[in-house]
Amino acid sequence: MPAIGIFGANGRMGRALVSVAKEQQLNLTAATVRAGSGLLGVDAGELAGVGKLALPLTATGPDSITQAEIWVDFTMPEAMLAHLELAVSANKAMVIGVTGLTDAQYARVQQAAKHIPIVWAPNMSVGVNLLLHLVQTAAKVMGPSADIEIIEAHHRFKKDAPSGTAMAIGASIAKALERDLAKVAVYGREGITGEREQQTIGFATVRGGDIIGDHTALFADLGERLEITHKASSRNTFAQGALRAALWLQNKQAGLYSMQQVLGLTELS
Ligand SMILES: NC(=O)C1=CN([C@@H]2O[C@H](COP(=O)(O)OP(=O)(O)OC[C@H]3O[C@@H](n4cnc5c(N)ncnc54)[C@H](OP(=O)(O)O)[C@@H]3O)[C@@H](O)[C@H]2O)C=CC1
Ligand SMILES: O=C(O)C1=N[C@H](C(=O)O)C[C@H](O)C1
Repeated sequence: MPAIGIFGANGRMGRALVSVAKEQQLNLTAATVRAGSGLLGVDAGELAGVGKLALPLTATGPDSITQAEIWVDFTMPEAMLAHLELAVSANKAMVIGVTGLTDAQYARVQQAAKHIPIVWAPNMSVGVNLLLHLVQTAAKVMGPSADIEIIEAHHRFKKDAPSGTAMAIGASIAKALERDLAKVAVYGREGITGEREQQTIGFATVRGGDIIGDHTALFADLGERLEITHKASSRNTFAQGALRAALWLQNKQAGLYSMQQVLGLTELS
């Protein structure tokens, strides 16, 4: 079983990853926090609320990177890019779930994937990855005349908007309809907006409380509407997907892989 490491083990997703890794009896050999953190030396299992794992949190850096073969990263864009540099220098594989990347930051992930195997996906759940296919069918059938809106809701702590998943849903729909998302996306509305332009794809963002992650693709026509919704009820769902990706990456060649590939869903469209 490959040795798995977790960057940002104190984050919401970091703790879910430790918890699921324990539940699945995976070979978790490293869990890191930023250098200088007050949590250094604390047991990763105790921090995650799943009991002692005899795995003290270490500082992210050139020493800790050697402690695992495949690293899972749900931190923030800048931190993730620093982790990526460490992984490339030490020739380690990475599973990346970080969202809110700029085009330039995503290009750096693509560049790193020339040297190491990487899975990057804005959503690691089975349901959302299936939804990315379902919306393409809906778009092909209803899209030419329906108005398309993507609505997402997340917890109050989320830092990026729209969610990475909402952007992926928009990209899937735009691809099915041969529209350029950069040209047709509308992010929120205010004031005298005028009537809706038919070709546009709208995005609406809700932030509140402890909502883990809800996404709806709405196809609204005159007389009927179709809504395709996914609701995550536990972060463990994302963690299970990420750890499945980590196991899948073992012995893979350098390259940028998707969750669709990990889940074997590429044949669906
Ligand atoms: N692909 C998917 O399926 C999913 C993706 N996500 C994405 O994962 C990311 C993390 O989400 P979440 O766990 O809720 O976030 P949290 O804020 O709970 O955790 C973020 C982690 O990143 C660390 N971090 C942040 N900035 C830095 C930095 N500059 N240097 C070092 N470490 C840093 C934090 O450490 P510290 O506490 O020390 O600041 C913390 O461990 C987001 O981009 C989110 O959208 C979330 C869920 C599912
Ligand atoms: O920040 C989160 O929490 C989540 N982020 C991801 C996103 O931006 O799509 C995935 C999930 O919905 C939870």
